[in-house]
Amino acid sequence: MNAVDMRGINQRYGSMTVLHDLDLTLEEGEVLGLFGHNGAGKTTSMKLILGLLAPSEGEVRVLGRAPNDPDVRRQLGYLPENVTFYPQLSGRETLRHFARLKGAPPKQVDELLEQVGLAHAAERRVKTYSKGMRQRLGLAQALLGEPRLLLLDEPTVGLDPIATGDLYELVDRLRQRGTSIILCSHVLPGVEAHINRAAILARGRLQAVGSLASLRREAGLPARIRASGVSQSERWQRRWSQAGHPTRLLGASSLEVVAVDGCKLMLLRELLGEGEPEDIEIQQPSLEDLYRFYMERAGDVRAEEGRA
Ligand SMILES: Nc1ncnc2c1ncn2[C@@H]1O[C@H](COP(=O)(O)OP(=O)(O)OP(=O)(O)O)[C@@H](O)[C@H]1O
Repeated sequence: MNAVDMRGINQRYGSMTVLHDLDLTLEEGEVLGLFGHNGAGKTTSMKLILGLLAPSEGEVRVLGRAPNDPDVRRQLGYLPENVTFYPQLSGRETLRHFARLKGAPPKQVDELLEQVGLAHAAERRVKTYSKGMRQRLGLAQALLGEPRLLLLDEPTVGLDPIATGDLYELVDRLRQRGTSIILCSHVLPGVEAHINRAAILARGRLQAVGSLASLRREAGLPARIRASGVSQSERWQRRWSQAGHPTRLLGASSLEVVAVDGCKLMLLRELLGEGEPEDIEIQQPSLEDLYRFYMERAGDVRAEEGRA
């Protein structure tokens, strides 16, 4: 059984269709990154999974049932994009309140405050929390009741680099425990090591879904070879540019060549054989490169935004 099954979803707000023929699955114990421009339909997809919206067309199953089934709701955790709390309550009081609503054991409150690094501020009123602290409290709230399925909408917003790293480590630990996770984010660098698959939405349509390796294959984006300490680097630059391999100098004896269409090994052999480089680095297309590729292929996403 999949944790989430969305089949043939068309979603309309009034006369505007914001999701078109969306098929998306999340396997149990999988972390899926859901990426897309502003207004692509990410939050709408999350709301469908949460049962906050009914699909205009198509079917959504969550943990094998309808999303609004009370049994399913108890097993869901959700960190919304804009997390808000009662400002007068302390962090601990806030979590106790949500624990009661969710039927989660009260002992989890202090455990989770510890886990998200807020134990020291448990007694302080939420109105005195920084943005990042409120975000971490939101995360603790989402983790109450040890959810089987966790939906995180922009979880790293407001988090400093260390807290962002901690969040990704937590995602890794939750996955190891078997939690299924959908993570929406505009912050691509750093996330790729923590997801099993990426789904890229543009203009309400799924442009691509798969592991990074399969998206790289599908997109056919080139790798880049960087070499330093190359003898006669200018000669190499001329030679490769003339042969159609985009090459640029990076300082006195370093260069970068774009290895299109499976030329990587040939370029490496040439360089190692004759160029005597001190060091070589191969950069595979990043999630950001892939995102850019699929967005460009989808056309003018801003035009779609303006259509509303
Ligand atoms: N309640 C609503 N009524 C009408 N239109 C809506 C409503 N909620 C969202 N939309 C529209 O649906 C489209 C998708 O919005 P959604 O919030 O799902 O996008 P998103 O990918 O989460 O964007 P962002 O990254 O900016 O949060 C947008 O065009 C948005 O204007």
